[in-house]
Amino acid sequence: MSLSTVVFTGFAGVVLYFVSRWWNSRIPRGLKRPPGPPGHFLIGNLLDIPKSKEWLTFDRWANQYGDLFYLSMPGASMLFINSYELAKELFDKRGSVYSDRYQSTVVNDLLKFDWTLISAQHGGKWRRDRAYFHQLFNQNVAEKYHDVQIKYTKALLKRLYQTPEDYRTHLRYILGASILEVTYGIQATSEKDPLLVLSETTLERVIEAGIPGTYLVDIFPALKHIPSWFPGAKFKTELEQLGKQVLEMQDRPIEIAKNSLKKGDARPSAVSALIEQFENDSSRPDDYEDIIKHVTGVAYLAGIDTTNGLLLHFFYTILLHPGVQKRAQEELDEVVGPDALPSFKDLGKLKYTRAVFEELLRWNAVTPSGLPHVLNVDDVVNGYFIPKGTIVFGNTWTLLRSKSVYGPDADQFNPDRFLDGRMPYPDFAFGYGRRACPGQYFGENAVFIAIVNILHLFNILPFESENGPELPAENDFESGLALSANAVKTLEELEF
Ligand code: HEM
Repeated sequence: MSLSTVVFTGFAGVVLYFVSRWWNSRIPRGLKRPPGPPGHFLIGNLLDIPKSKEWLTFDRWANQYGDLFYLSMPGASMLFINSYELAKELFDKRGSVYSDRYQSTVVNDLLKFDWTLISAQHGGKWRRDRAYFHQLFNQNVAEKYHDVQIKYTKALLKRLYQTPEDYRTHLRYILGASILEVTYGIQATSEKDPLLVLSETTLERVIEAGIPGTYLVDIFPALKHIPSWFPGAKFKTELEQLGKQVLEMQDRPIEIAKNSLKKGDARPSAVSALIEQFENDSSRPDDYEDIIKHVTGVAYLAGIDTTNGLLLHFFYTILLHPGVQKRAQEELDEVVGPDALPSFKDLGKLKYTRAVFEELLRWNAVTPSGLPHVLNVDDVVNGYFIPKGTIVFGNTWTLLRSKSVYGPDADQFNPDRFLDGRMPYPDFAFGYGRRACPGQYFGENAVFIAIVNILHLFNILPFESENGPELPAENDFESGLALSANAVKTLEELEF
């Protein structure tokens, strides 16, 4: 770190000290701050959050502090909600004030990620983009995408059969390719497709850059004014380059889709549907081209890693529960029979396999700490003062393992709990209140149809080393697994 950065950081620390004293003095009389782990001088809880598996630490704090706990650090204060009822109360009933997003200096400002529905503040642009997004991906239109989802599920089965050891590559390819096709009408023919590579490499870096603490400028926003040539300001060049990649993610697929439309060889897609709708609408908004770009761009951005993550969790979970795998396969044999592949029309009859899917969402949520919301007014919760600007987390891991809701064995993976239809659907896996995932139905269909087909065709087994079967460590997606094609229905016998 250069001398100027050290001086600046020291100065910012003193400012923050006085800001935090001011903040504490503004807690109204009779109210208090929510409980939470004691912080350190100046930096608060900044160093208390582990860099990996942080949700396990959040779960421990939830057990220690109860329905709410609070963390503070320079530039941010965070509230975690650990009670099912309170999460419904705050995110649903008080949704008008609990639905903003944190405006990170790195992600929103320097990387120019502010165009996305995910990072937009609760308000005009967000509301409008979300309405268009909903029009494209709501529950009733999700059926429109069944053919594409079946096509890529079959591609997945073929690839798993040929090279099961590459299952991670295959999953990402088919989920990415199906999003590209329904969104832009683009057909990605291999996992090396430049648009798939672009999304994978860009998102990975954006997520890393967005973790508080990766870049000092997130904690001390004034650092963004340092010019790139200034000693110690290498972060500016790094972020500028990444920002270009983010823009490319927004622009490149839509250009390809528009060119195809011009040439007349475009496949039906979200882009073509929106273009047609706006062209026939004389009162269309002036910035309709931006709406098309942003609404479709966010599907490309938010739809791949989430569905991919859930399928990876499926492999890991089912590997640890061979009895569940066997029971689901028996149901599939009975409902679908040995000579066919499961289709969307079978899904309603697969009661046990559906329960496996719901239990998977609950037990191993893809975003165990959710995606934080921001409170946009001062509020009082259970007698505690929560200031405007607090970053609010639904503590998803803890909430979905709540014993008072899901029973005393909530820590266990047990699909039976969903069989009689009385347990609440684990919808917190898709987020909270007004910001809850608008791609849920598309995502559920993509993952569930893949799961039932994989279970019907393959046995998922632990990797065999010379020491015998090796089970992976928790959510360790790097370790191997083996897939053996189910003897009765080999892929060659099935029509593709
Ligand atoms: C199984 C797969 C998926 C899971 C588990 C999932 C989960 C989530 C979660 C936890 C959030 C944050 C909600 C909140 O802030 O409270 C979210 C937001 C979002 N998801 Fe998904 N998602 C999935 C699939 C998809 C797909 C396939 C798409 C697009 C086609 C999508 C589009 C979005 C968008 C646009 C948002 C931002 C909503 C907003 O901020 O208003 N998701 N998702």
